[in-house]
Amino acid sequence: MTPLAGESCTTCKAGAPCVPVEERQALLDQLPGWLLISPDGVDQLEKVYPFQDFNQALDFANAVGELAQGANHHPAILVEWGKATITWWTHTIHGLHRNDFVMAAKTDYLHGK
Ligand SMILES: C[C@H](O)[C@H](O)[C@H]1CNC2=NC(N)=NC(=O)C2=N1
Repeated sequence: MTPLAGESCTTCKAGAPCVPVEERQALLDQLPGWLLISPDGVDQLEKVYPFQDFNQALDFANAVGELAQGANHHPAILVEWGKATITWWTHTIHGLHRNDFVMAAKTDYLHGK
Protein backbone atom coordinates (compact mmCIF):
# COMPACT_ATOMS: atom_id res chain seq x y z
CA MET A 1 0.00 0.00 0.00
CA THR A 2 1.40 3.42 -0.94
CA PRO A 3 1.75 6.06 1.80
CA LEU A 4 -1.01 8.09 0.15
CA ALA A 5 -3.36 5.10 0.12
CA GLY A 6 -2.57 4.55 3.78
CA GLU A 7 -3.80 7.98 4.79
CA SER A 8 -7.31 8.57 6.12
CA CYS A 9 -9.76 11.16 4.91
CA THR A 10 -10.10 14.21 7.14
CA THR A 11 -13.32 16.10 7.75
CA CYS A 12 -13.69 18.72 5.07
CA LYS A 13 -15.98 21.66 5.83
CA ALA A 14 -17.22 24.36 3.48
CA GLY A 15 -14.47 26.92 3.03
CA ALA A 16 -11.67 24.37 3.48
CA PRO A 17 -8.79 25.07 1.09
CA CYS A 18 -8.38 23.18 -2.16
CA VAL A 19 -5.00 21.52 -2.76
CA PRO A 20 -2.75 24.31 -4.09
CA VAL A 21 -1.92 23.94 -7.79
CA GLU A 22 1.80 23.74 -7.00
CA GLU A 23 1.23 20.69 -4.79
CA ARG A 24 -0.89 18.73 -7.25
CA GLN A 25 1.79 17.33 -9.57
CA ALA A 26 3.65 15.63 -6.71
CA LEU A 27 0.41 13.94 -5.70
CA LEU A 28 -0.53 13.05 -9.28
CA ASP A 29 2.92 11.47 -9.73
CA GLN A 30 1.76 8.90 -7.12
CA LEU A 31 -1.45 8.19 -9.07
CA PRO A 32 -0.62 6.43 -12.36
CA GLY A 33 -3.37 6.76 -14.97
CA TRP A 34 -5.33 9.45 -13.13
CA LEU A 35 -6.19 12.60 -15.05
CA LEU A 36 -6.93 16.04 -13.65
CA ILE A 37 -10.07 17.32 -15.40
CA SER A 38 -12.12 20.48 -14.80
CA PRO A 39 -15.69 20.10 -16.06
CA ASP A 40 -17.61 23.34 -15.46
CA GLY A 41 -14.50 24.66 -13.74
CA VAL A 42 -14.64 22.03 -10.98
CA ASP A 43 -11.24 20.30 -10.65
CA GLN A 44 -11.60 16.52 -10.43
CA LEU A 45 -9.49 13.36 -10.61
CA GLU A 46 -10.62 10.72 -13.09
CA LYS A 47 -9.42 7.26 -14.10
CA VAL A 48 -10.87 4.60 -16.42
CA TYR A 49 -10.34 1.00 -15.24
CA PRO A 50 -10.69 -1.69 -17.97
CA PHE A 51 -12.42 -5.02 -17.26
CA GLN A 52 -13.34 -8.22 -19.13
CA ASP A 53 -17.05 -7.47 -19.14
CA PHE A 54 -19.85 -5.49 -17.51
CA ASN A 55 -20.13 -7.74 -14.46
CA GLN A 56 -16.49 -7.29 -13.47
CA ALA A 57 -16.83 -3.53 -13.88
CA LEU A 58 -19.95 -3.58 -11.72
CA ASP A 59 -18.27 -5.64 -9.01
CA PHE A 60 -15.42 -3.12 -8.87
CA ALA A 61 -17.88 -0.24 -8.75
CA ASN A 62 -19.62 -1.84 -5.78
CA ALA A 63 -16.29 -2.30 -4.00
CA VAL A 64 -15.45 1.36 -4.59
CA GLY A 65 -18.87 2.23 -3.24
CA GLU A 66 -18.14 0.35 -0.03
CA LEU A 67 -14.79 2.11 0.23
CA ALA A 68 -16.58 5.44 -0.19
CA GLN A 69 -19.21 4.64 2.40
CA GLY A 70 -16.51 3.71 4.88
CA ALA A 71 -14.73 7.03 4.32
CA ASN A 72 -17.91 9.12 3.95
CA HIS A 73 -16.35 10.49 0.79
CA HIS A 74 -18.02 9.54 -2.48
CA PRO A 75 -17.00 9.48 -6.14
CA ALA A 76 -18.91 9.59 -9.34
CA ILE A 77 -18.91 6.08 -10.83
CA LEU A 78 -19.73 5.24 -14.44
CA VAL A 79 -20.13 1.53 -15.18
CA GLU A 80 -20.03 0.44 -18.83
CA TRP A 81 -19.37 -2.88 -20.57
CA GLY A 82 -15.65 -3.54 -20.04
CA LYS A 83 -14.81 -0.44 -17.99
CA ALA A 84 -15.54 1.60 -14.89
CA THR A 85 -14.79 5.32 -14.69
CA ILE A 86 -14.12 6.69 -11.20
CA THR A 87 -14.13 10.44 -10.58
CA TRP A 88 -13.16 12.04 -7.27
CA TRP A 89 -13.68 15.60 -6.13
CA THR A 90 -15.01 17.30 -2.99
CA HIS A 91 -18.51 18.67 -3.45
CA THR A 92 -18.28 20.86 -0.34
CA ILE A 93 -15.43 22.92 -1.78
CA HIS A 94 -16.24 22.42 -5.48
CA GLY A 95 -12.74 21.19 -6.12
CA LEU A 96 -9.87 18.98 -5.03
CA HIS A 97 -9.10 18.30 -1.38
CA ARG A 98 -6.27 16.04 -0.25
CA ASN A 99 -9.01 13.53 0.50
CA ASP A 100 -9.60 13.11 -3.22
CA PHE A 101 -5.97 12.15 -3.85
CA VAL A 102 -6.10 9.77 -0.88
CA MET A 103 -9.25 8.12 -2.16
CA ALA A 104 -7.81 7.84 -5.68
CA ALA A 105 -4.80 6.03 -4.18
CA LYS A 106 -7.12 3.77 -2.17
CA THR A 107 -9.08 3.06 -5.37
CA ASP A 108 -5.88 1.93 -7.10
CA TYR A 109 -5.00 -0.24 -4.10
CA LEU A 110 -8.47 -1.80 -4.16
CA HIS A 111 -8.13 -2.53 -7.89
CA GLY A 112 -4.76 -4.18 -7.36
CA LYS A 113 -5.94 -6.49 -4.58
C1 LIG B 1 -23.26 14.98 4.77
C2 LIG B 1 -22.10 14.18 4.18
O1 LIG B 1 -21.16 13.88 5.18
C3 LIG B 1 -21.40 15.02 3.15
O2 LIG B 1 -22.34 15.37 2.14
C4 LIG B 1 -20.22 14.29 2.47
C5 LIG B 1 -20.63 12.99 1.81
N1 LIG B 1 -19.69 12.58 0.77
C6 LIG B 1 -18.97 13.48 0.08
N2 LIG B 1 -18.26 13.11 -0.99
C7 LIG B 1 -17.58 14.00 -1.73
N3 LIG B 1 -16.89 13.60 -2.82
N4 LIG B 1 -17.58 15.29 -1.40
C8 LIG B 1 -18.24 15.79 -0.34
O3 LIG B 1 -18.22 17.00 -0.08
C9 LIG B 1 -18.97 14.86 0.48
N5 LIG B 1 -19.62 15.23 1.57
